[in-house]
Amino acid sequence: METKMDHHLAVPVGVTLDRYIMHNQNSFAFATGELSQLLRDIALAGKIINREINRAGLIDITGGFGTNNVQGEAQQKLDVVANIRFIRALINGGEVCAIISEEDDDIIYTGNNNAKYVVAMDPLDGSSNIDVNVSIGTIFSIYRRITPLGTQPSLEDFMQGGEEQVAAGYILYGSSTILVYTTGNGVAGFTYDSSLGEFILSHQNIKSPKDGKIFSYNEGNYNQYAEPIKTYLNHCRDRGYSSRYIGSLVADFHRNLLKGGVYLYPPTHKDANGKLRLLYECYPLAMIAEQAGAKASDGSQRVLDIKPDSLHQRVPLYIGAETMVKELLGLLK
Ligand SMILES: O=P(O)(O)OC[C@H]1O[C@](O)(COP(=O)(O)O)[C@@H](O)[C@@H]1O
Ligand SMILES: [Mg+2]
Ligand SMILES: [Mg+2]
Repeated sequence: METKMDHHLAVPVGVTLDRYIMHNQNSFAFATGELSQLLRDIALAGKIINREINRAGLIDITGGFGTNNVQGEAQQKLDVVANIRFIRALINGGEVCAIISEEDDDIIYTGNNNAKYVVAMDPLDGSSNIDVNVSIGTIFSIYRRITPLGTQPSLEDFMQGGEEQVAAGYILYGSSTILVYTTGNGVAGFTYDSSLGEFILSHQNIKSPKDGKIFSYNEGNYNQYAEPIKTYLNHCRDRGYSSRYIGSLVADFHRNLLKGGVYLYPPTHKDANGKLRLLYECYPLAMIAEQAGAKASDGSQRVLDIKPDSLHQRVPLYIGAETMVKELLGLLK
């Protein structure tokens, strides 16, 4: 009997994202196409942002915007441009009734009150790398709303918890641009071919190696870490593992997902709960990690089990190859 995964794997590499979405929509008996359309809208916004990033230095969208976001971080011009582009694409697409973004304090109501979905997003991840040509990304998380269709969506639509995500993904703007996502049936990656203007299936059914030899963290914070974290990092060093840290979560996560590695952002003196945001950084990457056979924890529980309590809450993040995360958690116990 053909399983949903078999159905996925029936799509040959080289197929466009559009065709892949259509093919997989058919594996959902009650699919009505809205989620498919929403994924297309996100891909479109990704193409636009990719273009802006590639020519940022030519069209004066480098440097600071002169404002701070709700996290108290200085917003880069590209943070703001990416935010506007994504919001516009989601509003025009018509499938989303509300959005939360790293760059906006409160819920953004799209006016599409008959739309079924809400989106949490980090329009540009890796802001410290924006103007220096280092890989950056976009992260997104999608929920089916729980408030009635036709009404104003509300906070509860975003407080459903990581297990309720219907889809999650990221776009990595690196040496090539790749969109990676899951709808709960495995993880696939699509490389952008700008000459065709298409995302093309390049990574089918991504599986993380069970173990790895790469560890990623900000060395500058080492002295602030709890002893068990230091012990784990010393183990990695003693074993001669490779220390790799780009400083863009999406880029560090993607490398470790494909090659086998662990990314850590533990609590620090400055950020007692770590730096990364639960709703639009940790939940979506945790869903992808688990779908690819890797693990994601805040040190005491699965990231996907964490009960959300605010839009921009931060949590510690330990994510990557199963064996490495398990060893780390063993030390933290
Ligand atoms: O500079 P630090 O403290 O190492 O933090 C880097 C981390 O912060 C982030 O830049 C936070 O994300 P944003 O850039 O979207 O704010 C991650 O991408 C990255 O892993
Ligand atoms: Mg980020
Ligand atoms: Mg960001």
